[in-house]
Amino acid sequence: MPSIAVEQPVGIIGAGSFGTAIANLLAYNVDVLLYSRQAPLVQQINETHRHLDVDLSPRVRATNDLQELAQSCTLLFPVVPSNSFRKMMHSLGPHLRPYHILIHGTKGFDAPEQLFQDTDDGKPVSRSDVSTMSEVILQESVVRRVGCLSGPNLASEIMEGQPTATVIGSAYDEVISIGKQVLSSEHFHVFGTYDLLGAELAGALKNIIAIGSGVLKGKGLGKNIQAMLITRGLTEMVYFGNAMGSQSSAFFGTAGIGDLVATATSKDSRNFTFGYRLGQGEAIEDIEATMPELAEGVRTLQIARKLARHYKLRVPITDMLYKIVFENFDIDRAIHFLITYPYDVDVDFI
Ligand SMILES: NC(=O)C1=CN([C@@H]2O[C@H](COP(=O)(O)OP(=O)(O)OC[C@H]3O[C@@H](n4cnc5c(N)ncnc54)[C@H](OP(=O)(O)O)[C@@H]3O)[C@@H](O)[C@H]2O)C=CC1
Ligand SMILES: O=C(CO)COP(=O)(O)O
Repeated sequence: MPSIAVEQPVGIIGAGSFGTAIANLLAYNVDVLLYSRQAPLVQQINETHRHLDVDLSPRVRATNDLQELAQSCTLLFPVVPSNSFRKMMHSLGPHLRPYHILIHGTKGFDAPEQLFQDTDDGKPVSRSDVSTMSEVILQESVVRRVGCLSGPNLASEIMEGQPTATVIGSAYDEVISIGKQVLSSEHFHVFGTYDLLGAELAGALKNIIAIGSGVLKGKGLGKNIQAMLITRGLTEMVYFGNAMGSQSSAFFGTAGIGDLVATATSKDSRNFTFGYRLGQGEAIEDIEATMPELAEGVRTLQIARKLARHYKLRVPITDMLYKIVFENFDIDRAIHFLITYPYDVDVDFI
């Protein structure tokens, strides 16, 4: 067992929906230090022990001081959106030492801003342009013991105290065991896997398919076609994973099919909701302007589309969703394209 004293608090960076849900889960076992960059929010949390309409455990204390966080905690859970992750690591990195352990909960990729401005025909992207969050941690700090948290973990359900499970991906036994030690409870089962990359890819890529599933629901379509989208979407996730170096098995576990089912069928998912509103005919600008929280899958879709070109992958669902979201492609034409797509092998991977 690694040497983390249970009397030491565990840190969380990002007091958003998921960071707050994780804070209450951790508080079953340990004291928690929750970092927010907003000083008034820190004060409010410490005074009221309420945030996002949820009662926080008395074991959760908030701080606005990254140095205090890094000095007080060996184990840290960064839970900020992927578009802020590298910036957050720039601020946190100088405070970190090799003894720190970071397990992130972010489901997305990091890529240079230029990639998001380029048109689809712009500069091609290669794997070295795209980083997972654990790769960002390794690039931006001296920390080596990294991991990720991935699974069907809709924050709203966790905050209601509903049970679920997650998987910690890491190359290090001690990261998996310490993560289990602090997170496991009668509400939360924690699996472990050495396939960190697979768990990260599954967590990010399922958001694309959740958008697609929402589109179908928004169009008023039923379970048959939703099931087929999830099935073929999972196949595309495996193609991406295999091309990028993870095993197929990652996509059939908690981080893969587990999270895919939750996110692609729940109105509590922001990605599903984004797709649902598209399917209902709303313009993307209107959806983005009125959705306070980010749908990670929109950004992941841009990156995945370029990676698919790089790896020459056959991923028609990803292609069609890209065209719907970024090129105003007609949804009915996209569905027709996919149903008549000339490829009939059911399962072509192992
Ligand atoms: N919500 C969910 O159900 C789940 C979410 N996730 C993943 O967790 C990640 C975060 O999602 P979620 O919590 O829902 O998002 P939210 O939008 O609810 O919250 C994001 C939080 O990150 C903070 N933040 C942003 N940039 C920085 C920074 N540079 N330094 C410190 N804090 C920062 C924001 O702070 P500020 O308020 O100051 O902007 C905000 O509190 C996403 O990748 C998501 O996919 C994973 C599983 C479940
Ligand atoms: O990843 C999630 C649940 O596991 C959360 O999904 P959304 O970001 O779509 O809300």
